[in-house]
Amino acid sequence: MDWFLTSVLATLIVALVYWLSVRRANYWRDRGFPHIKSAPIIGNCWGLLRGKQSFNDMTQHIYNQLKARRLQFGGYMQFSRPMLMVLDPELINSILIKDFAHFEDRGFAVNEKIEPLNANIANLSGQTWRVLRYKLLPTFTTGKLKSMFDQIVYCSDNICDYVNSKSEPFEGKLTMQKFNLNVIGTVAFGLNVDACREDPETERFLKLSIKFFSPSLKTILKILLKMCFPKLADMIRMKMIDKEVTDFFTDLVKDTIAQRKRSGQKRSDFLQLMLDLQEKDLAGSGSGADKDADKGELEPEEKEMMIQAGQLQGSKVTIDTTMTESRIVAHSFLFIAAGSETTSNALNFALYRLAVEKEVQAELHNEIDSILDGQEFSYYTVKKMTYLDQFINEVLRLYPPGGMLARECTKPYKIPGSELVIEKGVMIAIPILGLQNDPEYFPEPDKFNPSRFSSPPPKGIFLPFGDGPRNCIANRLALLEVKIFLARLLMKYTVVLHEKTKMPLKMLSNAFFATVEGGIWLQLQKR
Ligand code: HEM
Repeated sequence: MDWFLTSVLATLIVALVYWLSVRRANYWRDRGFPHIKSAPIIGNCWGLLRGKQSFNDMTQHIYNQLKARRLQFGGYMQFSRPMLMVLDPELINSILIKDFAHFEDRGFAVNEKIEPLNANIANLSGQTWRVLRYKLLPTFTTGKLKSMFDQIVYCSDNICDYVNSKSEPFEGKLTMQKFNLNVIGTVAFGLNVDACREDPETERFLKLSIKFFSPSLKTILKILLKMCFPKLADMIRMKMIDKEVTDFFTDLVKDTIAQRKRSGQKRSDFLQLMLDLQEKDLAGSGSGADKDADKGELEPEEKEMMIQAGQLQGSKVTIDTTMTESRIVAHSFLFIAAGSETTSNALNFALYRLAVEKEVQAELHNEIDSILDGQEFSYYTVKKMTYLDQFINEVLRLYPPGGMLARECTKPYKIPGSELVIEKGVMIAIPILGLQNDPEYFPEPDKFNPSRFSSPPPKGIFLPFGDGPRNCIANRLALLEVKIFLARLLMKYTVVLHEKTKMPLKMLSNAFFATVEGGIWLQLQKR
């Protein structure tokens, strides 16, 4: 083929790709949806690609544009993937809860053959996810949480003593990552971890457990590529998790399983639950949330969990959902990685707010002192600390670890009260950060005011843990962990900000989760 023919062909291919992307960019206009104009190929991701906007900035920017037009929902493009941002709390509720059957998936296709470690509960879809979620719910019943209480207290005291024993200031995020690794390692896997130990093996464990979510534009682009062009990602056999992390966690979990099997030791933790499921699956007897739930009076949150479990039951299972060893490794990795980033982020910002909101800290000291006056520190006394609950909610309102919830439309959905139909495959974006900072729902949103949570907010506007059957499976454990840590800390100490913290706080633009440039530096003072 001569050069002339080659150039004509190349020009035609480029023109065809461009024409297809222009057509794609008009996706929302062609279907009559309100939308934000987007560019061919890159959609509305230009700021993100240039490293000028973080993922949260991008969604906030879209929220502000749609809100200014008083829209209940509006379309935009994440590269060539149509996204529908929903702003109306009632429609949000329908999508997350009432009409969940149309929006079960998170739109993050995983290929178990290419990357087994990524085939975890957060990324799985359809029936595989439903069966698994139902099987794993028993990990978080009240009985299980109570059995974890003393271990979380131990880890909290341990980290406070560690920080106090050093005379230098400490960086909040890393310290809270260490704390979280101790908690999850202990309560979920029965590992004897002490992430504060300064030996190379422990430092490697900590480094690898936080590596997946460490700030990098490369990680964000990989996530977007996987969401927007899943087939291309599979074709190039793109892996989300790097080899060192994969090998480390695979060996760690497999060794722990082998040790348990050798010793015949049974524990009441997440790993044991999965091993029991594996045993039942292999024996062909299955399992379910109802059979394994603790008996006795259910707490309100637990009741909701069981209702959700009911929603997950039903259809005949036609696929292989056996709890294989490789799946146990995948779910274990997720618990360590996802739990670490989210909880440590929440705690880091909680410490920061304690340090800058002196009156709030004093009120918390008072509440904790008066409840514990002559009383034992227990699951029940912690439950009575209602101002502490409000404080945590206010932290999660301003700094939700995830700024947006994602759902994929799995069955066409006619939007109630309109003629518009959301097509299968469209991604739904629920803007947690936008809603939680909206003055219509939270007057003076920049003001730190825990009392605004003295009564529960209406549904659909406060969503730090998501909502509905696909919400954060560990939300009760996470809240318990955060609450115990803060209560144990405040019983003995006052938190103060160190001058090393660069004020005003500036967020990194290349991080998936809100990450402060230079970190938050703090000190503890004995009360
Ligand atoms: C303050 C701490 C935490 C926050 C704010 C948080 C937040 C979230 C959010 C927003 C989601 C998505 C929910 C949705 O799409 O509706 C999620 C899902 C999830 N979280 Fe958390 N999380 C926290 C701690 C944890 C911990 C400690 C673990 C594990 C030990 C965990 C495990 C998971 C899992 C497995 C999912 C996926 C559930 C599914 O798809 O069925 N999270 N979390």
